Amino acid sequence: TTILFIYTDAKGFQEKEIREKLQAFPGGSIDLVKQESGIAVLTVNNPARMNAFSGSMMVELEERVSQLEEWTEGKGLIIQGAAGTFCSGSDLNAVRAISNPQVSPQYCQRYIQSSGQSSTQSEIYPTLGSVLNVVIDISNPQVITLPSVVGSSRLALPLLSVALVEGNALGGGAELTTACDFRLMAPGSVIQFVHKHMGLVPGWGGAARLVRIVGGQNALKMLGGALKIDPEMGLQIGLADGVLEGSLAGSGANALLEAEQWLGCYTTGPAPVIRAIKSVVVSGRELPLEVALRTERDVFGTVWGGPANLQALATKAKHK
Ligand SMILES: CC[C@@H](C(=O)O)C(=O)SCCNC(=O)CCNC(=O)[C@H](O)C(C)(C)COP(=O)(O)OP(=O)(O)OC[C@H]1O[C@@H](n2cnc3c(N)ncnc32)[C@H](O)[C@@H]1OP(=O)(O)O
Repeated sequence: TTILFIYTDAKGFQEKEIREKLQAFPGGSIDLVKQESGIAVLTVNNPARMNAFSGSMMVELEERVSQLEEWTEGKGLIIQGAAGTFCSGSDLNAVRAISNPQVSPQYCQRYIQSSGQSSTQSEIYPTLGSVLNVVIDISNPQVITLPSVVGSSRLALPLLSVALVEGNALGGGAELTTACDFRLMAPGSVIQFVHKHMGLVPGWGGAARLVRIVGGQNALKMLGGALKIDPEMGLQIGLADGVLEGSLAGSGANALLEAEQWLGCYTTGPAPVIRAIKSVVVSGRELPLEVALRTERDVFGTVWGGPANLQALATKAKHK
């Protein structure tokens, strides 16, 4: 299965073992609603902790992404946080527990054994980071399965994805926003890579993706200054793709409606075509040119002569 592939592929970790370790830190949920419109909504739901990621939520995230991979009618994905705020990163209670072997000796001991790390506390924290990295990076909401004609390499979900940022996106939450194609910010919202204040750097792939989104100079400033990026600054540096209208924002339902309308501009049309668009853009961005060109030709072959193509030819369309 996909899950098995993910966990066994990553540093030899076994699925069951990793799941057990993460499940030792429960709380919250990751909720998925697939809609008839072809747009799914994924909600990071742990409001008592400002939607921080517990261990069990990591496991659920992977499961939801697998469900999205199998959703062939899907075109778009909105990732939001519950109760008007996005995500405050890792659950600090779990991080503290793992950073202190006295609190959770059994967990740490088993973890250290399986990861081959030594047992000093300073090595345990980054080791946790690498477990989270395995889950987030490989389950990242951009994970796509290219059409089988191209092979089975997984790059990103074949959905156009948006992070709907209300309230705060901090630490790992800021990293999560970079795993989406687009970011929409509500008035008053903040994206902040607080890693420096935690004595850290991003470890979930957030730095590498941030550089691609805003460029090296801006990424250095954001990480070096742990800058609070508001919607205006977000637009200026290209981190935000849009700012929600003040009149609609503030109520979760309205913000979501607005995000759906925004995303609908790009997902209107037949699913195979929208998914092909995502595939050619991601392969162009992520793969070496020669491979990307081959991929594009193959993806083209999946829509050429397809229903949407034939219908367009039959209607003698004018594009003005
Ligand atoms: C950077 C590394 C990265 C990783 O890779 O691991 C991480 O993500 S580490 C986590 C980084 N995030 C933080 O440090 C967030 C710290 N929290 C805050 O700054 C504030 O709580 C807030 C998010 C700005 C909200 O402030 P406010 O509106 O004033 O609410 P409260 O502070 O009262 O929070 C309510 C409640 O939520 C708990 N909370 C918030 N964030 C977390 C978290 N990341 N993990 C666990 N719990 C969290 C907070 O402690 C409050 O709980 P109670 O005190 O029990 O009410």
